[in-house]
Amino acid sequence: MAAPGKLTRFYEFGKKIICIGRNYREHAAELGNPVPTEPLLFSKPTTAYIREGQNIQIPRGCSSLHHEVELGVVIGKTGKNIHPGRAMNHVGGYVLALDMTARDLQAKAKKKGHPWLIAKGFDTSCPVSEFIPLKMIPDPNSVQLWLKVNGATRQDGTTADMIFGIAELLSYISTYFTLEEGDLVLTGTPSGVGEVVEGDVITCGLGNLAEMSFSVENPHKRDRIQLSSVD
Ligand SMILES: CC(=O)CC(=O)C(=O)O
Ligand SMILES: [Mg+2]
Repeated sequence: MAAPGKLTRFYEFGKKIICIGRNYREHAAELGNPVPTEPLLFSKPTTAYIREGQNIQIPRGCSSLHHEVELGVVIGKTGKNIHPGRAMNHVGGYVLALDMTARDLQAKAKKKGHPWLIAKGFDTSCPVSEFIPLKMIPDPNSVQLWLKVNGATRQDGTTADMIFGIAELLSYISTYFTLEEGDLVLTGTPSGVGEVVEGDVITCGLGNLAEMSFSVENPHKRDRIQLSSVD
């Protein structure tokens, strides 16, 4: 059990981002992917972070940008080879996060057996909320995740449906990567992922504990206009 002081401590985050894929059965099924037998890991560069007030930018060459709402776990204590029974002691708090995904670029990469780095890690691909202290989420394995696009509900799930729980995930990750204070672990998305286009507004939340909104913009529209005027 964490010391009372620690429950209210605010952690700086903004270091490496480790993400979990296909951690919800219904989401794996909706994209026709197999259910993993061990956690599927990928990563985003720190340049992927944005906060409210900044826009999500559709990356160059992407014509199918998807939203994925996720619970983010902020690491509060550095650890390597963390035992699952002690893993929750390494949690400093939480954030609400979006794992924005260039789905068409991801599909192309998967077909070629290439990494997902561009599809998952482009600039602005990791919008995050303010830090949420531990005491606000006493049971992170049972919290509602919801997402609306222009006011219409797209995702409505619960972390209770995660295949691998938080302790198991942190333990698994830390056998390969030292988890450092300030790192962020995105724990996967429930079903209902879908496309957004320029001008859309994504609003998402963790029950009624946290809420955030981001607009989608296309910084490459000008490129397309210039290219077509050359044709
Ligand atoms: C298929 C995916 O893009 C995996 C992923 O990010 C997830 O949350 O699941
Ligand atoms: Mg995801």
